[in-house]
Parts: sequence; structure tokens; C-alpha cells
Amino acid sequence: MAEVVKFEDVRVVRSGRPILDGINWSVEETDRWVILGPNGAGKSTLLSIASAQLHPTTGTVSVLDETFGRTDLRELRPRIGFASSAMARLIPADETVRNAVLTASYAVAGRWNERYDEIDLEQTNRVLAEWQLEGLADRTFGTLSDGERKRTLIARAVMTDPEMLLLDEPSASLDLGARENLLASLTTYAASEFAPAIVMVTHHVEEIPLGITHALLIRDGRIVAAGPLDDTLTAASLTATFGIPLELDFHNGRYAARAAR
Ligand SMILES: Nc1ncnc2c1ncn2[C@@H]1O[C@H](COP(=O)(O)OP(=O)(O)OP(=O)(O)O)[C@@H](O)[C@H]1O
Repeated sequence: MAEVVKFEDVRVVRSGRPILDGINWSVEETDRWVILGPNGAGKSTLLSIASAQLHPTTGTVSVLDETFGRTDLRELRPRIGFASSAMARLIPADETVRNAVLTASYAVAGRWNERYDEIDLEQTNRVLAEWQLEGLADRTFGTLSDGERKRTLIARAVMTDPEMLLLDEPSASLDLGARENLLASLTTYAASEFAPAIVMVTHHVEEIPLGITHALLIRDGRIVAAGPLDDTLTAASLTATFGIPLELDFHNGRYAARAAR
């Protein structure tokens, strides 16, 4: 099975302090990973490396068979779909949802004078339908609710049929209904035989959709536990990750956690 991400002894130092340390991690093409950890644990830094936006200070990284230091990361980036709040900030408020998705095929945010091929327009329609955005296609990005915005960002990220999909807190700040709808869409997407490897970051076990296969738990820049979801996500590993005693429930494939009483 092909590895799409491989980190070997990765360390990132900022302001003289390691914010990631001793990270050994690999993702295979059929894997769907969740990364869990408290604020400041290093999750976004890990995704910045996996999305080919950041080199580690030391260690070896390869993504989609390209080894950092031996490849031009700018050529690697278009092969990776990445939905994050940083991307949301790059999309002009007056851009339509349709164009926010369509412009992904030219790796730009904000439509200007590009000419798009018929095939891109068809793909946009397909993706808008897949992420239930058809009714919002002509609305401007700035008028969307948080849930609609998150959905648009994911649609944009999958528009180019990426070889790996990275999602940074895809359901953060959503209401219960919007969260459950989004998780259901992610489950459907992840179940497709054409779906790429997926890595999503979240703070909450309740936000882990059905279909996730692996978990990486991180605290203070170090891996607490990593591996197949069932073995890795336990009350003990969550307690060690978040630093307070936690109970974990599992029901119909979904998790819930709370402070131990
Ligand atoms: N350029 C920098 N200089 C100094 N410290 C930094 C820098 N970038 C990140 N950090 C620190 O590195 C740590 C990890 O940051 P990161 O954003 O990866 O955490 P995170 O797990 O994504 O957090 P959150 O859940 O709050 O988004 C934090 O303590 C952050 O303050």
C-alpha cells in the first residue's frame, strides 16, 4: 500500500522552543485520520507540513512520494486539497460560491480574467451538488453562515480531485444540525472508492465522522498515541492528551467524551 505521508523524526523549533518533536507518522492512501489535541498542541503546524507549506526544522518528510528538500513544494501543493480558516480569509467576500469552488482549478482565490474550460464548469456543478451547495451557488461567500462557508471550503478543496485531503477543524463553530449534516457528507465522501487519503484536525471526539480509520493524539508537540482508531482512542489516551481525567463513550460508531466523575 502506498504511503502518501511519511514523517521521520520531525522537529519544528520556533522562538528557541520545539513546537513539534520526535514526530514519526505515516498515512497510507486508504487511511482516514483524525488528529486530536488541545489548543497549542501542534496540530496546525503538523498540517502545514503535510500540506507542503512548511519545512520542518529537522527530520525527513515525504508527501505523495516527494521528499522535502529534493522537490519544489509549489508543484506539490496543487495535488493536495486543504480546507482551513486561513483559506477562508483568502476568498473575497463578494465572490460567489460557484466561483469560490471553480477558482480552485487555477489555484487562485478571487475570479479575475481567467478563462475556464467546460470540463471545469461541469466539475464545479458536480462538486456543488455533492456538497449540497447548488441552492447557494450564486450567493456571495461573505453572506454565508459558518456551516455553509465550511461546506464551500471543502467543496473547493475537493474540486481538483486531490491526492490527499486535509481538513483543519471542518465542523468547528457549527450548530448541532449543521455539524451532523457536514459529518454525514464527510462520511459519504470518505466511503467513496475514489476518495483520497483524508486527514482532519479537531478538538472534539464528537466531531469524528463515521469512516475515520486512524487517530493521532498530540500534546505539547509530541505524539501521545497514534494508530487504528479503535485501539488508539481510549479514555486513557484522551486523558493523557488533554491533561484531565476523561471518560469516553462509544455508540453506533460515534464518540462522546466528558470529565470523569
Ligand atoms: N512562529 C511561531 N513562533 C512561536 N511560537 C509559535 C509559532 N507558530 C506556532 N507557535 C506555537 O506553537 C504551538 C503549536 O501551534 P499550533 O498552531 O500548531 O497548535 P494547534 O494544536 O493547531 O492549536 P489550536 O488548537 O489552538 O489551533 C503553539 O504554542 C503556538 O503558540
